[in-house]
Amino acid sequence: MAKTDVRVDTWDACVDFPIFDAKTRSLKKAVIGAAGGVIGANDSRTVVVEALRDINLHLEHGARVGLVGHNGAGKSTLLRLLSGIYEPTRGSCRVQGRVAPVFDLGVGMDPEISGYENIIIRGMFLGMTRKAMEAKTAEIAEFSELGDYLEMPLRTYSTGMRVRLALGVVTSIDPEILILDEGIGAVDAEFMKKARARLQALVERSGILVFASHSNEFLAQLCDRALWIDHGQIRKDGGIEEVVHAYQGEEAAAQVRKVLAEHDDKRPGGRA
Ligand SMILES: Nc1ncnc2c1ncn2[C@@H]1O[C@H](COP(=O)(O)OP(=O)(O)OP(=O)(O)O)[C@@H](O)[C@H]1O
Repeated sequence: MAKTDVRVDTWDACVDFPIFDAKTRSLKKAVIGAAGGVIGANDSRTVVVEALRDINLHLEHGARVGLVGHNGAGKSTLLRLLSGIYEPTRGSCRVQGRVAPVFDLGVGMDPEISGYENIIIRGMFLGMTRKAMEAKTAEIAEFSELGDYLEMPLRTYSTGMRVRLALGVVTSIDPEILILDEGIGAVDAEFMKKARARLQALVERSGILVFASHSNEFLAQLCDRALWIDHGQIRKDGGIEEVVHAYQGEEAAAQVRKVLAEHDDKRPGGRA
């Protein structure tokens, strides 16, 4: 697909979750808590969680968008909507381009087959062809430093070894639209240092990135724009520093500025 054709659009998109085993009688009308989406009831008196409400989002090739917001704000639901896992209950959502959803590093891995075979399968799960993955196998093997273990079934790996393999695969793909949930940040620090450079390169060759995280440092490294999601709605859309400032205040914004400045220094033509 041509770069200009890769895009994501939503028009007044809403996602409701009906909860059939909850009682409406004990609910106050449209409850808003500190965490979670708005809880209400629909016309047939079924309890519904309004996870997303009236989302209007228009992203083009080159967009690097971070999602911030409280627990249960709707960030993961938005990522799932953009990945085609959820349909909007009302409104619409159109995604043009090959989507690579990375919610859980381990998803799509089979414990009974070897590391090598898992590289191919997981890559195909993320939209790559078998041939493209075969061409990347040697490089992924080198990055993961798993040596002969790659011939062994995945069930013989420790958790950290699985993460190495999964990160190797995820960072080797060429997605048009990359949807990242924050789980990816939770790996051992030493290995993550090495993985971050690959993650940054992955983001740079992706057409569009949407990344949900509670780590401002990580967000500032990968994104230049942010959306503050609050009880299912977009409360603010703007530069990452501006949005983090509105959401968490000056101290958090200062941390973002610091990361952005360090990042600038490392770019070709940067100050360092
Ligand atoms: N499968 C589901 N069934 C019912 N309610 C759901 C489901 N998934 C999410 N929700 C509700 O939708 C709302 C948004 O949840 P979501 O997981 O999108 O939040 P989040 O911003 O990703 O939160 P966190 O930062 O805690 O991961 C919450 O109120 C949650 O309870």
